[in-house]
Amino acid sequence: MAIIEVDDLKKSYDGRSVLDGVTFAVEEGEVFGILGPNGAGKTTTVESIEGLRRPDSGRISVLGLDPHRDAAALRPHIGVQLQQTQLPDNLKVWEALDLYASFYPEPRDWRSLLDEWGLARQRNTRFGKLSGGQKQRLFIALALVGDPKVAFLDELTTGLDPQARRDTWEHVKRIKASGVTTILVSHYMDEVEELCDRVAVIDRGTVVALDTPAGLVGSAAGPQQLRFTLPGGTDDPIDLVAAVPGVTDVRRDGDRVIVTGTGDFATAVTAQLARHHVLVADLRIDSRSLEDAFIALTGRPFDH
Ligand SMILES: Nc1ncnc2c1ncn2[C@@H]1O[C@H](COP(=O)(O)OP(=O)(O)OP(=O)(O)O)[C@@H](O)[C@H]1O
Repeated sequence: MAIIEVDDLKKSYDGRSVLDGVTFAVEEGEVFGILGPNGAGKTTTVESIEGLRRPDSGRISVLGLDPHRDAAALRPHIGVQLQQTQLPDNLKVWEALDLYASFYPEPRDWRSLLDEWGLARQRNTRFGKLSGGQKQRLFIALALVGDPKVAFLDELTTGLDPQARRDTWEHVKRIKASGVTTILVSHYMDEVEELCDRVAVIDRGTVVALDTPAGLVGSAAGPQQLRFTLPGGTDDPIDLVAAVPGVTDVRRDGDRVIVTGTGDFATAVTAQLARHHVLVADLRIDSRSLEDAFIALTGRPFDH
């Protein structure tokens, strides 16, 4: 069931169009990614859904409510991740959670959120003394303290080191497990690939693709190659491999075999070889990424 419906949003600033007919629907319980380069219109889109900006035209429904007309009715059901500058440095972690809990009619017990988000030991630490990763986890905990049905996370891991990013991702997976529908705005391909069920790719104010991360990569990235080495004495597997669905070409170059195909052919090829007890070595798959998909969709690199 769609919990958010966005239909034909348009918005211009000073006569310059930044949203030009954005349309998508978010299903209950999914982590829905909004991916796009800087300035693509991501924040304008989500802040319109949150009721913070008013589009020039188009229709938005969140839990069956209009974010502007029904703002008061909607507010208890949505949680929005704050931006870095929005908490005073001297506020303690527990005070921030207690304060935000007081804004909601039926908040969660913030003490359990401290444990869940790995902040129990920072309970009495002032905001200004937290590490980047701890601040980010606090922002997410604050977005969840009202026990929302929908959470909005915007540029979740900007500025974090690789380990803190991975830690934050692991925590975000728990939000999904708890059933909260999550909108995740990002310009990091790896982040949406790791966390999102589906992704809307926004470029220059329009949705240029909407699919699962694997679907986006598979449909836009073209054929892939699988390569392996045949140990001496192995029977020639070319006919065996060529018969696998999705395989479009098999070439042999000495003891190297190069298989080209589309869709999930690589898994099927390895299964076929295993079934026929053909042992291969040095198996490699050219990995395509969302980055390749973006180039295929728009004709230009992601950060331009
Ligand atoms: N209040 C505003 N007044 C004028 N122009 C704006 C305003 N807000 C956004 N813009 C412009 O609209 C375009 C889209 O901005 P938006 O913040 O929605 O993009 P974004 O995809 O979230 O980008 P980023 O990843 O850089 O935050 C940008 O060119 C931006 O400069």
